[in-house]
Amino acid sequence: MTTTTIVFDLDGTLIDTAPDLVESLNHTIAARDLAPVSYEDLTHLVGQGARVMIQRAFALRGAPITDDEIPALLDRFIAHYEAGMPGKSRPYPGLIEALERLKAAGYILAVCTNKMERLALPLLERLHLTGYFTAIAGGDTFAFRKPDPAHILATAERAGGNAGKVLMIGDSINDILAARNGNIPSIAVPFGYSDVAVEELGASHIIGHFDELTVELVEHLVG
Ligand SMILES: O=C(O)COP(=O)(O)O
Ligand SMILES: [Mg+2]
Repeated sequence: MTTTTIVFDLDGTLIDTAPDLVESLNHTIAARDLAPVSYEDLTHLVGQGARVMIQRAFALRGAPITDDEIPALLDRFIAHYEAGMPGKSRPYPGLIEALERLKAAGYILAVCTNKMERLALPLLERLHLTGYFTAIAGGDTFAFRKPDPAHILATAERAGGNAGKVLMIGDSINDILAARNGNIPSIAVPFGYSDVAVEELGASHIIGHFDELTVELVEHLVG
């Protein structure tokens, strides 16, 4: 029997990173005297990596920004975010127990995030999560990223898994749309940073807590 690969999104799914993202983003846009954004705003800004998050924050404030101004702001964000890591970011309740349970059951575990690889890797490392995952792919690891299903499938392949037996778990439209576009079963979590109600994402299943992520559920969804 082929081993199932369970692919997790990072921000808002594995780890509650919002407080640090908001802080580093506000540090970044303060360089241009933009008013700070709130946690509520973040759900509309996050999802496509730091570069897009900065661009969206400028758009939110109605402030113009040209492409050649972005690298310096991105560097400012990265430096601040990296220096503070892991900051206030913590795994969601029940995550470690769920990862232990799924690993013990023999599943391959992987991370597919639109966060830059150079930020995703040390964050997982500093929270002692790296060892659970056979592959960790960022938004800049391949030439494509979520909602392109190729991002999920290439991550599963890199983990040694079979593209035909994958389960995606995420918090936002990028994750669930990527799964749907690739005919991949998915689980949505409501505790992350979706700008629409989690019921509207069209996931195969919704869990409210990682305690619900059981071997039985995985088998039921992937078969
Ligand atoms: O950092 C982002 O913009 C998105 O990250 P995620 O794909 O792990 O949710
Ligand atoms: Mg997410």
